[in-house]
Amino acid sequence: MSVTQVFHTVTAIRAAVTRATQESARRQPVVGIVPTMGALHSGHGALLQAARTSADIVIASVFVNPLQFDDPQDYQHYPRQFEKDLELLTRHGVDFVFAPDLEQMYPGHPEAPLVRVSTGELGQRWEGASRPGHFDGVATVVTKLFTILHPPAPAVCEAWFGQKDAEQLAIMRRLVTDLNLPVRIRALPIVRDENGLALSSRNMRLNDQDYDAALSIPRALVALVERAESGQELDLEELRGHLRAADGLDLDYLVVVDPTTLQEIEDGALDKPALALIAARVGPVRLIDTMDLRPGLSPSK
Ligand SMILES: Nc1ncnc2c1ncn2[C@@H]1O[C@H](COP(=O)(O)OP(=O)(O)OP(=O)(O)O)[C@@H](O)[C@H]1O
Ligand SMILES: CC(C)(CO)[C@@H](O)C(=O)[O-]
Ligand code: BAL
Repeated sequence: MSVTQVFHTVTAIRAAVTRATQESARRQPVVGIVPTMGALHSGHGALLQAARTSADIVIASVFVNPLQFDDPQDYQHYPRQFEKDLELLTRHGVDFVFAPDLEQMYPGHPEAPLVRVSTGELGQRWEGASRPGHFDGVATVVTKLFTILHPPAPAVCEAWFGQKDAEQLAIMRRLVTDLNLPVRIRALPIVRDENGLALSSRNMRLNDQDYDAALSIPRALVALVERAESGQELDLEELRGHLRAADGLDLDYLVVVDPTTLQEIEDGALDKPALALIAARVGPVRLIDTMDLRPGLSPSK
């Protein structure tokens, strides 16, 4: 397939996926799904490229999901640039783009669908504590996307997520396990800019001053990685103090957690998988980032 086709309705994308898998020359075609909220950058590009290499049919979704925003301002100002996104999706050889409106995703109840997926205590840690309902909103929309985009057997389905959203990734793994969703979760490392800042759609809302302040985020994580590598004390409290004193940055959390349970790991207990997670408000946006402190021990990609 070579032309990128765009679908706005559930009926049309389902028909296209069914047709494409039935017409595939492969006995068991692989369908690769890349869920996004649009405003695409090279981080999304890496996911699309990996999906293109691995799958026979690649589907990207573009949908800014109101259910995962606890802050109406954040939802309202979330960058939206569908025409530009379509250029990147086409360049990456995506077969189908699913870009539903609110009524397609949440028919009859666009603001508040009654039945949702609960992510329990896993969804209430760190990002989940600061953005109440966020991970239930993510799990609900992703479950719906998997249901809508899943190909008929014998085709198989995999979905690609970035490690930048480390808690989201852990929750996606639990989601498919706990609900027996027939989707393989695949993950890719964070794509960063030349100064180390993790690419994020919200970065386009940073001015020059905000951008400089935001660089303290990856720098703090690099300091932790260096301390972990050299066997030093992590001394998170010292780093937190440094970040709290930094101009233009409002630290929410800096913690070291188990990548599967997201439970905090005691300072210095680095004999098992360990991820540093950080979130901070910079200018008009909230940014998150993460680095692996025990790369050899982390869950498989
Ligand atoms: N820098 C990055 N490197 C790798 N994957 C990324 C990166 N940024 C986002 N992703 C992944 O892309 C997918 C879609 O994310 P999303 O559309 O929310 O973009 P985003 O840049 O994370 O935006 P924001 O954080 O501002 O919401 C997610 O799986 C996310 O983890
Ligand atoms: C997975 C996702 C597309 C669900 O809206 C979103 O949380 C994101 O972009 O990471
Ligand atoms: N990638 C995370 C989506 C969000 O911040 O809502």
